[in-house]
Amino acid sequence: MSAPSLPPPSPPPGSSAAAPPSGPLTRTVARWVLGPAGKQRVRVSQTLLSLGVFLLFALILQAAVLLGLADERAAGVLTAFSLSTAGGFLLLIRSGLNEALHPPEPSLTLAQMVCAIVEVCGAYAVMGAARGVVIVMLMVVLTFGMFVLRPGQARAMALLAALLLATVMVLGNRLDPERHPSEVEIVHAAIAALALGSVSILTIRFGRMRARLSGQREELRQALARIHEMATRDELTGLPNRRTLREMLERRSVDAAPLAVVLIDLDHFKRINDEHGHQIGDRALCHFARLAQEELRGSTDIVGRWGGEEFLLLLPETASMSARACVDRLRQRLGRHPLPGVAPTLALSFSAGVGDCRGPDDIEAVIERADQAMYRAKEAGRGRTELE
Ligand SMILES: Nc1nc2c(ncn2[C@@H]2O[C@H](COP(=O)(O)OP(=O)(O)OP(=O)(O)O)[C@@H](O)[C@H]2O)c(=O)[nH]1
Repeated sequence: MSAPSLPPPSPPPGSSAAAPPSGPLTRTVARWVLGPAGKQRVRVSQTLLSLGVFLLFALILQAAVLLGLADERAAGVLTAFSLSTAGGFLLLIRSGLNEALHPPEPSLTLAQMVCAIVEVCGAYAVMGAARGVVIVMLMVVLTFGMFVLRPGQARAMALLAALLLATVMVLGNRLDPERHPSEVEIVHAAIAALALGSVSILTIRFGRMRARLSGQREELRQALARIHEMATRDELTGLPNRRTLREMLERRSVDAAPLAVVLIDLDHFKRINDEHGHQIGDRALCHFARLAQEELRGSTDIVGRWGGEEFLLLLPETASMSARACVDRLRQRLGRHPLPGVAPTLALSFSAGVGDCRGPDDIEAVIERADQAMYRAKEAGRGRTELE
């Protein structure tokens, strides 16, 4: 039998991916629009936000057309590309295809940013005299990456934006120098370099901070798991400790009737310690713990260390007589497997008392009855099992 699994520690505070929205109606709407709570919901809401931004950007582009600043056809093509890519990403993520296709980055942030950078640089080409303000949009796009990108990826996105914008500026200047005079492009390039540089430095710093925080969260998770292990298991044998056994007994006493509670005490253990030393005594305890785990039914039965050289067995749906048969099988197994590596061979034996738990109100009493039965087994010569 393997050691029973203990309840896992709760996650550290603030580790949930997204806080649930308050109010039943808000929760229903959020579930319908954003999907079930978790990482995927955060991705959907981010993509929805970016769709909203590009929808407004499309409106501004159309306003520029109406004001005679932008070419109608080019602005139309750009708007169609911008909204179809943003909508496409939203569909991909909301439908869960982003996870089903197992891409290296399920939030698809890099892909979304590349599309957005292409769109914004395209807008710079078509926005005529108002194109300078488009540089602000590039900063918005890079800001989206703050929450997800690693420093190297943030650097790459800033570089891509700078190169693409520079290409559009040079091409505009070469192909249409009247609308794209060199002086204006140089000023725009300087402002773009300043803006993109500052945002990318902030994004990189933010990325490092996120990496540090996630490292600390992992350390905290591991520390909590260690604390949980120390609080619930016996350090020497790895079995559930007395506190955990009591909790398990309380839980199982509700619906596992008949529930047998067996108290086991290794015989003459002081003599083992005195004759062979404490180290061998410790090994004997671990040896017994392993044999007991192997003997019992893995899915339901529980063995734990009650303290010192005492062990407690919880045998759900087991009447006293069957419990005695189970304990006798364990005794035979112990007889067949003396503690190895000790000369002369060290044979272990134990005395056991079986109690029959009659429900949640009987917990203290059944332990007491099993204890008394175990003492009767000691008095009757040890190496035997007594029923309550
Ligand atoms: N090595 C080791 N010894 C332990 C541990 N816990 C308790 N003991 C020893 O177990 C011995 C129990 O001795 P007693 O209570 O006198 O009982 P006993 O010698 O087993 O005799 P009976 O129970 O009457 O058969 C003591 O010497 C304890 O020091 C432990 O974790 N490791």
